[in-house]
Amino acid sequence: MKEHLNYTMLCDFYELTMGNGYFETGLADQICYFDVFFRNVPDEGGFAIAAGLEQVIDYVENLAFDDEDIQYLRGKNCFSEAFLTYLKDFRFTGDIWAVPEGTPIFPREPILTVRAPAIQAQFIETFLLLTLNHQSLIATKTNRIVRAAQGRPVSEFGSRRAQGPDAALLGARASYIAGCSGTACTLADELYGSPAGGTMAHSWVQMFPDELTAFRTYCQLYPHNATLLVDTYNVLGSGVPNAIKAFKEVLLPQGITSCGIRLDSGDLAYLSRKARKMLDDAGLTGCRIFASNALDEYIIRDLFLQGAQIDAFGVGERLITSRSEPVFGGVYKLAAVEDKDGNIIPKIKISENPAKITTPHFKKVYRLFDNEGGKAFADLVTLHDETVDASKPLELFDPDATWKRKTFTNFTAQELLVPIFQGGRLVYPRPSIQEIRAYCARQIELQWDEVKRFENPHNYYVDLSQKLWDIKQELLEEQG
Ligand SMILES: Nc1ncnc2c1ncn2[C@@H]1O[C@H](COP(=O)(O)OP(=O)(O)OP(=O)(O)O)[C@@H](O)[C@H]1O
Ligand SMILES: O=P(O)(O)OC[C@H]1O[C@H](OP(=O)(O)OP(=O)(O)O)[C@H](O)[C@@H]1O
Ligand SMILES: O=C(O)c1cccnc1
Repeated sequence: MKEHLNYTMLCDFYELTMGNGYFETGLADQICYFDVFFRNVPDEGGFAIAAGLEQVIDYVENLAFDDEDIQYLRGKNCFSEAFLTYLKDFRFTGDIWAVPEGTPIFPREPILTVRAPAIQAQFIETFLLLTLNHQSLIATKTNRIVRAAQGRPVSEFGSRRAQGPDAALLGARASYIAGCSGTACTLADELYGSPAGGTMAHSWVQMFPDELTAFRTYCQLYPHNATLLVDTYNVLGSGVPNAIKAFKEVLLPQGITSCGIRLDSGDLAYLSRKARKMLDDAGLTGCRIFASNALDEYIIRDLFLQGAQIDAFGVGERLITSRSEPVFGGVYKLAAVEDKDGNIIPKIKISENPAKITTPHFKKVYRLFDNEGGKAFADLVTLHDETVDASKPLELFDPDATWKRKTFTNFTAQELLVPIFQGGRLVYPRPSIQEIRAYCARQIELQWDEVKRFENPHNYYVDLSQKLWDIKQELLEEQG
């Protein structure tokens, strides 16, 4: 494995000052429950996609301070020697539950829960959030682009515009989970198995005395994988005619009919229609047309409305940076602590802004599917020891407008949070990236089209059980 896996020191400094404080005040071993959740779907979409758990697992498994780290921390002159000694043997010994990667997720429901001694549970905040936030952001954006492409392959082309190596590599990983067919990023394939591939740059065409020689040479070298970039000089005047010549001269005599051209500038709808006609007239019906150039879900959707004849897309900067909304606002909030006898004491965070009030306690999340048609219709957040009995009618209510109630029958309830670590031990059989990708596609199929539309999507219900709602109200009244 080439990756650098020990990110222990990639924490906000306050995790350490709080840790030292808990250590010095006897709170170190108090068991805490923290939830990761988010408040708004990027781009005002109907759902997000969870990604990044694999890197959370690697992080937790590799948590350890080395001598240099301890030496550095000593130099800050704010940590006790006893705490620094404690850090030498620091390991994660707690429990983690999380939704599997690729799961559609909704605001205000836990997507990961940590139960661990206070110092540990607090310490892992920064890395968990940065990882889940980044990959969920890119997965969510990618899936919009992939849906706009209506089944045509979308390749991730963004490494060169990514905000650093991790953004390129893990962005490529997240984009593959969310439906990209592959990536231009070679290391993302080597590390994570997102298939790498690509076409050619304008420089290849410029390097040769003329365009036809450049195309011919490429076809001779890669007869089974020749996608020629046709916009270096003049798409319809020279690019497409020269591509046709090269295909006919080099590929057809070998019986190869599958090939491609890439359009990377100009009016992609117009050019693709014209190019399609020229290719078909030349008998090259198996030649696919790729398009790239600052694409996103809106341009792709628009291209089809204009009758574009495009078979595949390369999408870079707007995907890898999630340009339209570059922040995924996942947060990490204390939901409960345990007393000496193991009783769970729920904790709430109050805010003037109702959206920022947390849901207390150790919780579970159930996704409810309609048995007729199989689509998901709501998520129900319950206390950790509640079970949803799908054989009985279930009354759901809007937690913000409790008079809005509806009773459901003939449904299936699926628990979303699955055990990842128990007592510090990994208990989750890590799925392969192909399994995660296939799971993601299946789960998105189970969402209603109304939740998936780009503009004004249906507001999917994330409800609280009556018991959980009551506890939240009690705490609100106590603290308010
Ligand atoms: N038919 C179309 N409808 C809507 N948007 C389009 C269409 N064709 C291309 N676009 C988009 O319009 C933008 C064009 O940008 P820009 O003007 O920089 O490109 P260009 O004209 O191809 O020039 P360059 O050669 O500098 O790339 C891109 O985002 C591209 O994806
Ligand atoms: O536009 P994106 O969605 O990021 O797709 C990737 C872009 O990267 C390459 O451009 P290059 O770096 O050669 O620069 P260019 O903008 O001049 O084409 C390629 O030709 C695409 O245009
Ligand atoms: O393979 C390609 O065509 C490619 C790769 C990265 C960026 N732009 C294009």
